Amino acid sequence: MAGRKDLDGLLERAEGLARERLSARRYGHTLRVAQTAERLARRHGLDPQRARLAGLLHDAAREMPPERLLGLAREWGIPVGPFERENPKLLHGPVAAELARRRLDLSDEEVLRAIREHTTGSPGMGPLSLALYVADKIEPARDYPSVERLRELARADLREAAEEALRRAVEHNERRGRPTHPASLEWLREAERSAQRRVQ
Ligand SMILES: Nc1ncnc2c1ncn2[C@@H]1O[C@H](COP(=O)(O)OP(=O)(O)O)[C@@H](O)[C@H]1O
Repeated sequence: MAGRKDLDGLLERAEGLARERLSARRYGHTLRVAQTAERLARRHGLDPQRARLAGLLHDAAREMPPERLLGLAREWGIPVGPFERENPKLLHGPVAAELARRRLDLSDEEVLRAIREHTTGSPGMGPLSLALYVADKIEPARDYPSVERLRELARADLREAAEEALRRAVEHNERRGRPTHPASLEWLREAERSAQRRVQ
């Protein structure tokens, strides 16, 4: 893992990478997610700087056109399933992680994993991944009916907040007749199984 001094340098370079690749609007979102992830990390005993780093990088590939995402995924050996072929936008997390590994020499696997899985989530997510997933849903400019409830949950329990956000995302897709990524559905089943074990 990077030392503290390396981490300061990485944070600066990560911010630069996001700034050069994103519109002002999405760069603003990126800074708010980074700050929210940092705050959640502090609250829940995680490393705030690594959470900030994941936040700064999570959307670095969000404005690449679909063909570019597919092309880079192929070139970099990122798995592309039928769902990603149909919805290349969902590759922006995995491509951003690989971009950070290659352009910034980032080798912190937990940070890379958080970036990779921030859009769909995934079963077996660790605390840093949960913090980024939640931060992306509750950053201060997010405004939808259940966001206050998620903010409250996030203060108490990151996993609960992430699972609630996941249920909301799945319902949202269902209402619009859109399919949900298989990784999200697998995570939902995992969450339901552990909730059942808790009541038994
Ligand atoms: N779990 C999921 N399954 C299927 N599609 C999803 C999922 N999560 C997000 N999407 C879709 O992927 C696109 C990118 O999502 P995201 O990066 O979270 O949104 P934003 O545009 O706010 O940055 C959106 O069009 C969204 O509807």
